[in-house]
Amino acid sequence: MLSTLIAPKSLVVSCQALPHEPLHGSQHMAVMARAACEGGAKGIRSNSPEDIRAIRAAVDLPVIGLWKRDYEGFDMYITPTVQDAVAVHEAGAHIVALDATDRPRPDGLSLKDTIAKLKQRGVVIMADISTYEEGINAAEYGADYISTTLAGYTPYSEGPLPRLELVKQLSDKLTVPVVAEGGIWTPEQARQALEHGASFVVVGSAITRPQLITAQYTSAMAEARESGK
Ligand SMILES: CC(=O)N[C@H](C=O)[C@@H](O)[C@H](O)[C@H](O)COP(=O)(O)O
Repeated sequence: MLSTLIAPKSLVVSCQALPHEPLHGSQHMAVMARAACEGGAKGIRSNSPEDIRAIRAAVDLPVIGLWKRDYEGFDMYITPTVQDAVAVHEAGAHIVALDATDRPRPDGLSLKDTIAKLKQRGVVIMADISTYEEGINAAEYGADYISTTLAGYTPYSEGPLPRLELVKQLSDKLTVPVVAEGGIWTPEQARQALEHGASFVVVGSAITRPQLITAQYTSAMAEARESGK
């Protein structure tokens, strides 16, 4: 039977491709999810109701769903409104990930009210945060998971990834599970994330964005060519 919870200390693979990316399309994402499952992933992170439905049909793994949407005049793009979160939930996501920064939300609700409204509907929430304070606040408002997804992606949190120290600070302080996500590129970093207290680890680009994986090789080789070796 499918457990809708993510196994402790496991790997979740994020299978996402936006319209401008070569692998865009639910069929491709469903195949990626099957490959991740074969490799031992214990959950999938997926963008958009359409991809979530395709992935639910393809694999028997818990799905963390989100919906990247641009609202004019607003910076946040990960499941910005309550309505977006409900659509993700109704598409079959077991956990709904949303922007849990303090920035203005397009539906005018506070983060606290957003979480409260979704909890009333029985939605399990992953709070995507960029700083320690945001993690503490989201946990206080009732988020079920705190993920470092947005660290490095807000103007006030810029810096190198992955943010394993942030994982450690939050997991030392909170009882709610803390998830290491964002910029994890090697198995060694994923292992270190667990040592820093991560409840589980989400890896995306390093597994499912071949154009970025290819670029890591081509840029390393260009460096060698330029240094003449
Ligand atoms: C910042 C943002 O929009 N992150 C998105 C969140 O869903 C995805 O594009 C990332 O792939 C995901 O967080 C996993 O991270 P990484 O691909 O670095 O392993």
